[in-house]
Amino acid sequence: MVESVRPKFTRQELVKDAAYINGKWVKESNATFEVTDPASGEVIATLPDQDVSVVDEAIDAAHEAFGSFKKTTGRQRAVWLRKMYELMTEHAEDLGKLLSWENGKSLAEGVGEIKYAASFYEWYAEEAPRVNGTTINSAVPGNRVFTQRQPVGVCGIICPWNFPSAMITRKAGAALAAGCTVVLKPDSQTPLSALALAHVAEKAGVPPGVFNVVLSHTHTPEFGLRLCESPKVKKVSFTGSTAVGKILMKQSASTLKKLSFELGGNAPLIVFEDADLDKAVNEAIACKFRGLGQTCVCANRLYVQKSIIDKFTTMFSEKVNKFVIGHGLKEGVTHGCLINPDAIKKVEAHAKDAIEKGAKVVVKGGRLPELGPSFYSPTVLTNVPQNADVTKQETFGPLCAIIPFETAEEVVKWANDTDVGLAAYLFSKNVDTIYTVSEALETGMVSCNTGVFSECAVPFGGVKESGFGREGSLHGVEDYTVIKATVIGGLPERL
Ligand SMILES: NC(=O)c1ccc[n+]([C@@H]2O[C@H](COP(=O)([O-])OP(=O)(O)OC[C@H]3O[C@@H](n4cnc5c(N)ncnc54)[C@H](O)[C@@H]3O)[C@@H](O)[C@H]2O)c1
Ligand SMILES: O=CCCC(=O)O
Repeated sequence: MVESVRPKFTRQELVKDAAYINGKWVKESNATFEVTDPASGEVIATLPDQDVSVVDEAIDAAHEAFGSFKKTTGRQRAVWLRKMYELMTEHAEDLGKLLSWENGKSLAEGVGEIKYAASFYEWYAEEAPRVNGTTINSAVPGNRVFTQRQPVGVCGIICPWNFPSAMITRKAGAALAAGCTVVLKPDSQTPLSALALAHVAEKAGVPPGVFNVVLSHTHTPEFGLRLCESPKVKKVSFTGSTAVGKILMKQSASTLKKLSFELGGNAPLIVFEDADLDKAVNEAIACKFRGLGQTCVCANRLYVQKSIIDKFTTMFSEKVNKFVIGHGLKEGVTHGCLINPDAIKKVEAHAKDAIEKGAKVVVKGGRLPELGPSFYSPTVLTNVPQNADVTKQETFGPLCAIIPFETAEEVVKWANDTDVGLAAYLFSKNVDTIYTVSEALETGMVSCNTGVFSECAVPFGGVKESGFGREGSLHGVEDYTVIKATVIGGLPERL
């Protein structure tokens, strides 16, 4: 087994052991759950496994706080958001260690995620004073029309484990900028990063009841149901699997909740023969193995034009063979472990299916029991046929399937042959190819000649069963507002 690593924190107070409701740290609970280091299995923290009644308490607190928070100016909310950005930046190393410890990703990726997460607070500090309406020329003589963007109200936020910090700030930053209050339910595998963000909100002076974190391991579905059915909650924003998104959507019907869903992906990464090959290989590595393949926008299938597939595969595999896999907090480790041993099952199933259908193994990879049950060394397969399961379903792990293609028409057809449409990537030096292929791909985001496109300025979101709504960018804040149209009638003729 990998040696356990207990990180040393400069600010130990970032590591919390309680939920955060109405500005108070709540530890009392009838039950508890353990947060473990996925690499070593060591228990990191014991947290309250709260009863569903606390969701109502948190909703009530958020509802009460909304009454005054919605009246604050955008400029005031910008001050809180900027302060949170500054605190996160100041504590990036500590927050990154905590994140890597509970999630398993390497420290470099952990600190990178904290900077990415903080950038949403900075971005929304800049958006908050500019949540403006419009004036519209009325079609009726004597009428005037203007709109305001008003905060939607209390928002329920449900987040996954793969980005324990950034998925929260991308939602909460936009919500707070608009003047909404939030009740957040993090994944029980990675709640410490969420609690650290509550600490940051507290230190930044965010008023009690505006940012609440509830904790559950056992009652997660009931927590979700409560957030969806409560008439006091006006919006639910969820990042996670398409399957859970469908449950939440059904549950939200009774209150006709406003919803934003960031769901599963199955990203194609297409390399044309005229691409800069070195660049395409490097970017494909970064894209495929970000979070060891556990990112909703990771390339799930690499389509490489036939004339260059052998060269591409050799160059790609050489880089994979240089990965240093180990405890994410250990120096020199490039890639950590998966979130839990179950996550390996789909990787193995997709690899087996592709090999049975004729794929060739280039890098065997496989489980690393000598390190621990959550470790898996990447598998690279080439000549994967288009009828393999990996082309249709998200693997969400370190399996790289390289598929040959001949023409742009063929690859676009294959790329679109899936129920989901989050991100797609293409590599080419030809501007005609970049335009026509990116226009034809059925995804919410297309990344050309770069493998990591995510940043606060990009409207992040999908089409088809990858969900709806956009996060980040100027559009992110719009999703937390409703448009109020005011009409003034009976005015005299214009002077
Ligand atoms: N589109 C995006 O931006 C994005 C980002 C990250 C992850 N994802 C997707 O998320 C999936 C992986 O994450 P996951 O396995 O944690 O997904 P998941 O849907 O199982 O869990 C996501 C969150 O929902 C909670 N949850 C589970 N069942 C619930 C229920 N019935 N009611 C309320 N909450 C419930 C979980 O505790 C967790 O906090 C992948 O499909 C990935 O593509 C998408
Ligand atoms: O996993 C989903 C989020 C990834 C990102 O924001 O780039």
